[in-house]
Parts: sequence; structure tokens; C-alpha cells
Amino acid sequence: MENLFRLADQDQDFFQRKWTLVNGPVIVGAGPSGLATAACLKEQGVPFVVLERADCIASLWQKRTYDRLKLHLPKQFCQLPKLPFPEDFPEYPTKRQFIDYLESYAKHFDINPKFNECVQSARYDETSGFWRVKTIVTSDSNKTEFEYVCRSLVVATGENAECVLPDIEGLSEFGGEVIHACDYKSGEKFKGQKVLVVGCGNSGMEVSLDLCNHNASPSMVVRSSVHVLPREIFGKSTFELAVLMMKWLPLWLVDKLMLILAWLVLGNIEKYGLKRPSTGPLELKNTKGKTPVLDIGALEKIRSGDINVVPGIKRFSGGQVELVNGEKLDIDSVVLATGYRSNVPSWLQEGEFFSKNGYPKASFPHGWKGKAGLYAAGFTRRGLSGASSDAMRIAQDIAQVFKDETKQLRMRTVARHRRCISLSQF
Ligand SMILES: Cc1cc2nc3c(=O)[nH]c(=O)nc-3n(C[C@H](O)[C@H](O)[C@H](O)COP(=O)(O)OP(=O)(O)OC[C@H]3O[C@@H](n4cnc5c(N)ncnc54)[C@H](O)[C@@H]3O)c2cc1C
Ligand SMILES: NC(=O)C1=CN([C@@H]2O[C@H](COP(=O)(O)OP(=O)(O)OC[C@H]3O[C@@H](n4cnc5c(N)ncnc54)[C@H](OP(=O)(O)O)[C@@H]3O)[C@@H](O)[C@H]2O)C=CC1
Ligand SMILES: O=C(O)C(=O)Cc1c[nH]c2ccccc12
Repeated sequence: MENLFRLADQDQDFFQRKWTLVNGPVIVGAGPSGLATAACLKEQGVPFVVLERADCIASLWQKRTYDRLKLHLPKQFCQLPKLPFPEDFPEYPTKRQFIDYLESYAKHFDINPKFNECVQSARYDETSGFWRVKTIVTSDSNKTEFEYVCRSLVVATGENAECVLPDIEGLSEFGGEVIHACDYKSGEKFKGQKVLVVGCGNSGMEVSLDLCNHNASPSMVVRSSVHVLPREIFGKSTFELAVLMMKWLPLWLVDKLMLILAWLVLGNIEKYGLKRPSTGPLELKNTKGKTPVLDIGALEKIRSGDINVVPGIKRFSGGQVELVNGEKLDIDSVVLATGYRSNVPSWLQEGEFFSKNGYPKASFPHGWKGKAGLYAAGFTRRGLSGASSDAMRIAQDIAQVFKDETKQLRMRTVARHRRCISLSQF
């Protein structure tokens, strides 16, 4: 073991080796969850390696979100452990402020991820008791394969790792521009266009609102149902109210109260084609991961008719979409606000802790720790506050194991040293 560590510390180029033994965990993903875990490990004095497929930290926020995005939960629910947001941050920080905070967070804790390094596979080797993590490193001119060997593995690739692209008849031959919401930056280039926005989650609603603000005409597809809640109720954050109520009341009752309050503030929204699901908003978030829409202005545009709510899609055909009610609309472009999925099943060779949908089988607060040094950060369906809580638990646990192992190693080394000294006396 000591020899292996000594080997791993030697100069890579000298040995032309394609693998590294990592002292401490490998963290996959340098988003908020990976960074928070790394920061908590730093505080505990545990070394680690962070692998990130993109060329920057928080790539979801830097590369796959639109310009006018703001956090939609109040700031106290979105800051990461050990370093609060700057005091002058507004209640709902902008995307730029959040990215700046994450950059300074990484700098503060001296977290230096290995960028452009995409994890292709990870498996636990029972015989050696090590995880083997294979990556492909992409540089300007070539691709190189690497392998990391480690005792523990933190999966922090996120709930939004890949875009969901629906397979709808005729879409590939539609003719106009078709993008996923993750590539939508601003409504600027859609000015004057008729745009079909597929999906009515927070992305669909906010893209539709942004399109209106840029003088485009969005039609938003609502194929099933959606919970729309006001972002604030009588000046107080709806999310904060729900969290407060959850301290005293059961979930079902909080859900009922939220719906009564939403009705008082928003009125009946079903008449605009926004049917509510039969399950309450918090229960739906917990069980299915479906986030309620926190309205920041789209509803007003729906009421005024600037956003046209339409039912599900039957098929696309040259410049047109046919809806399930038989109606046909002329459209210029399509924005697929159809959501995201985890990519864990595509690279983690393990079937006990993670389920086929790429989330841990155990639900919050039990889904952070698997067997044989496997951990998951950021799969709680509780946004950034869930990520923070995972990170703290994981770092605590890894630090405990790491310190015990290091102590044993030190004791063995001292014992060996003593044996050498006593032998040398003969
Ligand atoms: C538009 C949008 C707005 C949101 N707003 C909020 C909000 O206001 N409040 C809130 O609490 N939550 C919000 N969320 C939820 C969001 O999940 C969290 O904000 C947060 O980004 C989760 O962090 P994460 O690190 O778990 O995942 P991510 O931020 O997705 O980071 C995961 C990282 O892993 C990397 N990665 C993935 N696969 C691999 C691989 N195979 N190898 C190497 N690296 C890999 C990715 O490139 C990425 O950088 C929002 C989500 C979206 C999409
Ligand atoms: N300001 C903020 O903080 C923002 C936060 N977010 C967060 O990002 C995460 C992802 O949100 P979002 O991108 O909206 O994804 P969601 O998964 O929340 O919503 C996807 C939407 O697409 C619909 N859909 C999927 N496939 C089809 C199809 N074939 N035809 C018609 N409709 C379809 C779904 O309908 P159905 O329900 O019927 O399946 C649903 O309405 C959420 O957690 C959200 O809160 C997003 C934007 C802004
Ligand atoms: O914005 C998101 O994607 C989140 O996951 C934040 C969030 C966590 N729990 C919620 C409950 C209601 C609304 C938003 C969230």
C-alpha cells in the first residue's frame, strides 16, 4: 500500500503512465454538489481529485442556462456550506452572481478540478477493494484515456446531466430552428417569430416569458398538468413558508395549505389550460422530482393572451404543428423545454445503490451513502440545499474512514520502522 502511494506521487511524464492512485476520494462533477463536497473535505484535511467533463466549474450554470436566469429560491436556501453569499447579494441572486460566488468558492477552498475529463466508466474491484474510474481527456488535438484508482467515489454529476429530447413525429423534418432550453440564451434572435415552447415546467414558463419580453409570440405546450405557485405569498417567499410549515405540519396538510394560498393569490388557473396534478406540489416534488413552477411573471402573460397555452402535440409537418385537439399552428421555431435526466447509468457499473433512472434508490435523507465507499451528492430532488446537506454528510463520513485508515497506516509504518531498528542492532 505505501509503495503504491509512493509510486503515485512520482512524476507522471517520467513513467508515461495512464493511471493514478488517488489518496482520498474521486469526485465526479464540478457543479455545486461536487464543489461543496470538495470544500467540506478540504476542511477535514482529506485530499481528493475532482473530475469535470466541461472546461469550467458549474457548467450547467455557465453554459446551459439562459441569460436572464435568477435563482428562484431565496438566497439562504442556495448558498453552499462553509462560505455564505456576500451580504450585498439580493434575495434572488442572478445567474452571474451565483457563478461568481461559485468561482470564489472554488478559489477560497483551493479546489482545482481536472477539466475536460469525462468519466466513461467506474466499477468497484472486489479483489483489491478499489474503485477504478476510467476517463477520456479531451484536448485541442487529441483524446487520451486515463484511469483513477481510489478507495471512495463521490457521484456529483447532477439531476440535470443530459437534456431530454422527445421523439415526436415529424420533428426532425420540421424545417425551422429546434433547440433544447439548455441552448436558449435570450429571446433576442426570435424577435417577431412564432415559437412553440414544448413543456411547462420552470424552463418552459420562463422561456415563454422571455420570448414575450423580446416581442416574439410563444405558444406553450401543456400536455398534462402543472402546479403553479406564486414565488411570494403576501410578501413572503412561498418556499420559505412551506419550509416553516413543514416543521410543524405533515406534508399533505402543507400541500393543502399551499394550494389554498395559491388559489387566493392566483385565482383559478385551470381556465387558462393549466390543470393542476391530483398530487400536491411538495409531494409531487418528493416522489416524482417534478418541481412546481414558481411564477415570476409568465402567468400574467398567459392571462393577457401573450403566451398561448396549447394542449399536447400530435405531429410536426413543414412549418406547422398539429395538436392533439386537431388544431394546426404555423410556427417558425421550437424550444424543447422538456427537462433533464441523470447520466449515472451510462457510466457507473453498479446496480445496488443507484436505480435505473440514475437516482439513488433510497430517498432523502438516506440516498447519500452506498456500499464500498460509494457516495451520491445532489440527487435529493431538493435543489441546492439538498446538495449542501449531502456534501456535509459525505465529507464527515469519508473523513472518519480516511483518518482511521491513515492512523492504522502510520501505526504499521512505525512498527515496521521499530522492527528495522531492532534488527539492525544484531
Ligand atoms: C435552469 C435551472 C435553474 C435551477 N435553479 C435552481 C435554483 O434556483 N435553486 C436550486 O436550489 N436549484 C436550482 N436548480 C437545480 C440544479 O440542479 C442545482 O442548482 C445545481 O446545479 C445542482 O448541482 P449539481 O452539482 O448536483 O449538478 P450540476 O450543476 O449539473 O453539476 C454536475 C457537473 O457534473 C459534470 N458531469 C456530468 N457528467 C459527467 C461525467 N461523466 N464526467 C465528468 N463530469 C460530469 C457536469 O458537466 C456538471 O458540471 C436549477 C436547475 C436548472 C436546470
Ligand atoms: N429560475 C429557476 O431557478 C429555474 C429552475 N429550473 C429548474 O430546472 C429543473 C428542470 O426544469 P425544466 O427544464 O422545466 O424541466 P421539468 O422536468 O420540470 O419540465 C419538463 C416539462 O416538459 C414536458 N414534456 C416532456 N416531454 C414532453 C413532450 N413530449 N411533449 C410535451 N411536453 C413534454 C413535461 O410535461 P409532463 O409533466 O407532462 O411530463 C414538463 O412540463 C427543475 O428543477 C426546475 O425547477 C428551471 C428553470 C428556471
Ligand atoms: O429549482 C429547482 O430545481 C429546485 O429543485 C429547487 C427546489 C427544491 N425544492 C423545491 C420545491 C419547490 C420549488 C422548488 C424547489
